[in-house]
Amino acid sequence: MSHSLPQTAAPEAESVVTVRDLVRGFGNGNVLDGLSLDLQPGSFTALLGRSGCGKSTLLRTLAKLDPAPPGTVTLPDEGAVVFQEPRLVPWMPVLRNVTLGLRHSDAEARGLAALAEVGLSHRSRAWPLTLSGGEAQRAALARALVREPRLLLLDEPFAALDALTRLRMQGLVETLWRAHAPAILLVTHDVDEALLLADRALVMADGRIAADIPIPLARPRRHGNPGFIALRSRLLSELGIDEERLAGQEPQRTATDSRSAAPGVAVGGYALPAGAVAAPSH
Ligand SMILES: Nc1ncnc2c1ncn2[C@@H]1O[C@H](COP(=O)(O)OP(=O)(O)OP(=O)(O)O)[C@@H](O)[C@H]1O
Repeated sequence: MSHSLPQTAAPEAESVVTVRDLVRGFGNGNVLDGLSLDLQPGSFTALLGRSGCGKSTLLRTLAKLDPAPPGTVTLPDEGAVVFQEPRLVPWMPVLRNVTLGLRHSDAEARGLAALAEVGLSHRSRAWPLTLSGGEAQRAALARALVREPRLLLLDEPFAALDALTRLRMQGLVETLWRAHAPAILLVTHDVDEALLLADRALVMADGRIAADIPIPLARPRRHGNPGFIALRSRLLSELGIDEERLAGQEPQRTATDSRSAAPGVAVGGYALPAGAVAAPSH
């Protein structure tokens, strides 16, 4: 590839995840094309990029749901994933869903503790289909947490939630991250979500990490903070979004579907209006 943007470089010995020159394709060109990446223990990283650029493909590989060529990916044994939809087993009560596959003798106590952490103790015996969207995602988070993962992969976990629930869930994930310090990789279409939560933003393009942007903002973070605004401009520009055309336009969609109005990028839970996104240059 002619693209020679900096691939993330960090000392391998300290990394919880190491990816080197990963190539993945589906018969019609490569989706991942020599992608390299390091994630440090306890780090919080957001992964952004246009729709179809390969974010979920990368995540599935890191979740060991898709195979990787030998020697390209090093992962911890203890990993967990939360997807956009909660993927709970409908015929098992919530607690059973959370402890499913746990081999600890005190699995039930661990499951109850995880449910307490996500504020769902009172629903431990409920059937998944009786949960609200936010409750179901909290159960999915508890199921991930109970495994005490060193790596937590979040694939747009808030995308299907309403705006208020999304805000609460963002706060909950930040709290859980502080308490347990897993390395988190959060796939998101939402630039503001990345800036509110992560300490580093990776932008994918051409099958690689095209930009690696530190987010050194103090917490709790605020949208109006000058540092936030500057980083937002930088991220939008890396994503090929025309901020001036964006300014002053009304949001097109609610947070329940931030993907429909634009090719895969949103701000503050809203998809971008048509015309705000430059034509792809690659
Ligand atoms: N199992 C598969 N078989 C064939 N093509 C696939 C498969 N999985 C992914 N792709 C293709 O690979 C490309 C990248 O898909 P992927 O889901 O990783 O993108 P994404 O960046 O996560 O997209 P989005 O932001 O819309 O979720 C797409 O063109 C998709 O159609």
